[in-house]
Amino acid sequence: MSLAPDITEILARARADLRMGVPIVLKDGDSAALALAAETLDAQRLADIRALGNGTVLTITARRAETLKARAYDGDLARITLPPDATLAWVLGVADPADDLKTPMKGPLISERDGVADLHRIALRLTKTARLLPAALMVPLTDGAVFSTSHGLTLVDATQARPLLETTSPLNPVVSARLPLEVSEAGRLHVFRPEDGGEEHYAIEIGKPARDKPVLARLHSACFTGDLMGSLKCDCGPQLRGALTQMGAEGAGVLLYLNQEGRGIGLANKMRAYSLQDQGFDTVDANHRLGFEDDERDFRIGAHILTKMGFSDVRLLTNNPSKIAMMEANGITVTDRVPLQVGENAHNRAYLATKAKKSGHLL
Ligand SMILES: Nc1nc2c(ncn2[C@@H]2O[C@H](COP(=O)(O)OP(=O)(O)OP(=O)(O)O)[C@@H](O)[C@H]2O)c(=O)[nH]1
Ligand SMILES: [Zn+2]
Repeated sequence: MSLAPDITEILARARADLRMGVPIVLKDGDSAALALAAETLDAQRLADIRALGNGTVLTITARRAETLKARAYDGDLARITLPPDATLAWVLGVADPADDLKTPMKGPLISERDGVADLHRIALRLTKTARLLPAALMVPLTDGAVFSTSHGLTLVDATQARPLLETTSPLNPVVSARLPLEVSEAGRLHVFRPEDGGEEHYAIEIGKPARDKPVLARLHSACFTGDLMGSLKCDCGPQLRGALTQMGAEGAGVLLYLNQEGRGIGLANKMRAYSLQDQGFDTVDANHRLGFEDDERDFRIGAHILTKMGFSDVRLLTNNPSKIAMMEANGITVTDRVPLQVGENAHNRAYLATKAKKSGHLL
């Protein structure tokens, strides 16, 4: 019997450590590295890292590197040499685009060419899934296992971690209960919990939709600002209420409320993107400057929940063709696309136009 955490549990710990500013150790065979999230680094830990010796790099995504005019020799990421006099402000300035326009010259930034970036890739994946800025300070270690034990740090084995970081965590139903709604008294809320310790997702079932016929369905991604605060910067609130109203009128439907705030980058990063939008960048460029792809959501989650609930065919309320493609690729047949065009206003007109132009949204 072993009470030790398995790799899924170790990864959940590693994300929590990174969010708290605690270093983690990554190892792959004989190579190992200490990793810290740039966003949660403090001056003391930076000084401690310096004392460990040479070879420290700041790993950023190729998207962020492009903005900074740094070479991404590793394709999807760049390993930037930490200059000997680099301060905490320098690290944060490379990681966070907030002051890019005020201090455009951070360089010259020197990217590492030699060596492999496998551990760096895992570190970036962990910062992203911890909903932090995708940037990690990394120090090579000679013996990762010994170092992690002597400092009491979480040790992640890359070979075990990699397959988990590429797949969607299994989700399990936790509870469901009756929830009368304004749009229909026959509402029911189901809670699904992923096994990887990530955020829970919800399904609102309206009426008793037949499992052997296409169900009117919506995959709605969380938008705290639009869904709850009535933000005019997007169309999420009206889409959420419009979808529920349509399901209420038909007497049946299922709305998945997926906790993938900000197209999967988290609320803090979405607000960083909003600040960049106030500086003149559009929604896609803002994500790229932060180091993210346009859309970091995992729509496989939605397909898995529908399957768990017994649905295989949907009439999908969406304007986003990639949602349809992801459903089809994951075992859900989209028999119809039901357009959902509501809530355009003077503040979100440009945002909706960008989504149509750059992300292929249907008008
Ligand atoms: N990163 C980022 N996320 C945003 C921004 N504006 C809105 N969002 C998020 O975008 C998501 C919108 O979700 P959805 O409405 O489900 O998706 P969609 O891709 O627009 O597709 P449909 O609405 O189905 O047509 C939510 O998670 C919002 O929080 C933004 O400017 N930047
Ligand atoms: Zn929104």
